[in-house]
Amino acid sequence: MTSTLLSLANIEKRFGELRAVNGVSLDIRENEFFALLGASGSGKTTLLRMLAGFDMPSSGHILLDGHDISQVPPNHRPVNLMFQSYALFPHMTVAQNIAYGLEMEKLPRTEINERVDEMLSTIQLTHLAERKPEQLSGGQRQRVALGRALVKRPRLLLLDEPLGALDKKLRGEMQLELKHIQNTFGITFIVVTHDQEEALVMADRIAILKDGELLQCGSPHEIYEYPVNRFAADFIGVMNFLPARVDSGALRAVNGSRIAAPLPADLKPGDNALAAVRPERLRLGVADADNCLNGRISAMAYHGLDLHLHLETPVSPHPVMVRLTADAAEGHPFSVGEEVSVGWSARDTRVFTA
Ligand SMILES: Nc1ncnc2c1ncn2[C@@H]1O[C@H](COP(=O)(O)OP(=O)(O)OP(=O)(O)O)[C@@H](O)[C@H]1O
Repeated sequence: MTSTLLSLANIEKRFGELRAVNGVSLDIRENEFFALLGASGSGKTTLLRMLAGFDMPSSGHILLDGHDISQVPPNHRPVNLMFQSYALFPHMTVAQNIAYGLEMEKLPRTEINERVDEMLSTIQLTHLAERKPEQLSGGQRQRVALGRALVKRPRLLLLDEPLGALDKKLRGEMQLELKHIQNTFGITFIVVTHDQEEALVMADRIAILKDGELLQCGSPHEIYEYPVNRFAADFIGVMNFLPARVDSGALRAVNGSRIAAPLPADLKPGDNALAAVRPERLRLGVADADNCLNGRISAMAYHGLDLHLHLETPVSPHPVMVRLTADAAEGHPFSVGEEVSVGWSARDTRVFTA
């Protein structure tokens, strides 16, 4: 069991009337890759700035190894912040950029050289050590910024949208690389991102922020499989929502068909609800009476080998998304306009208040 490195206890940050961060409590573990995820304005950067020490909380406490660091200035925290813009020194080489922080600490030259060489090798830039930042690609610059932050061996590295400046393909590669580097160094990473896919790929745990409040915190699997409410379900991945009404022990869709699902205790017969099912949980041609819908294909597209179908159905005002693997779609020559039946299990159904 890994121990807690950082505890946020009821952190609040007010800017005048606005509560940019509102009563956030979180424990972040040693060696964890932690993502703060939320839409623009949800308070992610404000929270990160307080962890770095650039802003002080209006109330609440930040504990590192059990010691309150809420009022400790940035340069006295064992914490490093990597900005989205990287802010590399343009007149310095890659090696000089990486060495800079160690020189500020006035470490012996031999130790600086050793640590810089080791870092260049880890970030695979040894061959470009004498280049200037302007002679590097976006991905290489990003690695220099990471090397410069890691070479100081902080307990905690904070990264603000670290892959924000990269194109989609490079982002995908760098997500895995960042995770690999974090693993190699065993340093706790806290990454701010508004990209849910990125958070799901990289993080050990994710905290979803909404309007300054912590909505849910959990592993990517927990967050994807058991979203706490409709907002979280909609924010992460794609979710089909079917309007329904609570009947004794089950739900009825708007056309009267039965939806079997584990019901939250606070829903009573007669209440309006939403049944939610992920597109990859829908299966073709299930003729069970419960958890079944018929629809007309309004659009279809291949994503790699997966086939995505949009179905117009009587049970939802929005198209129902179905994601079929190549195996599941094999032998079905689908076409737009065709009628299909899909079903799903009660176990894969989440129910939220409407
Ligand atoms: N210095 C400030 N003064 C006043 N309001 C601020 C200040 N900094 C942030 N805010 C406000 O606090 C809220 C949260 O901002 P924050 O930058 O933390 O959001 P974010 O989730 O990081 O968004 P983004 O993804 O767009 O960077 C926003 O409404 C923002 O306008």
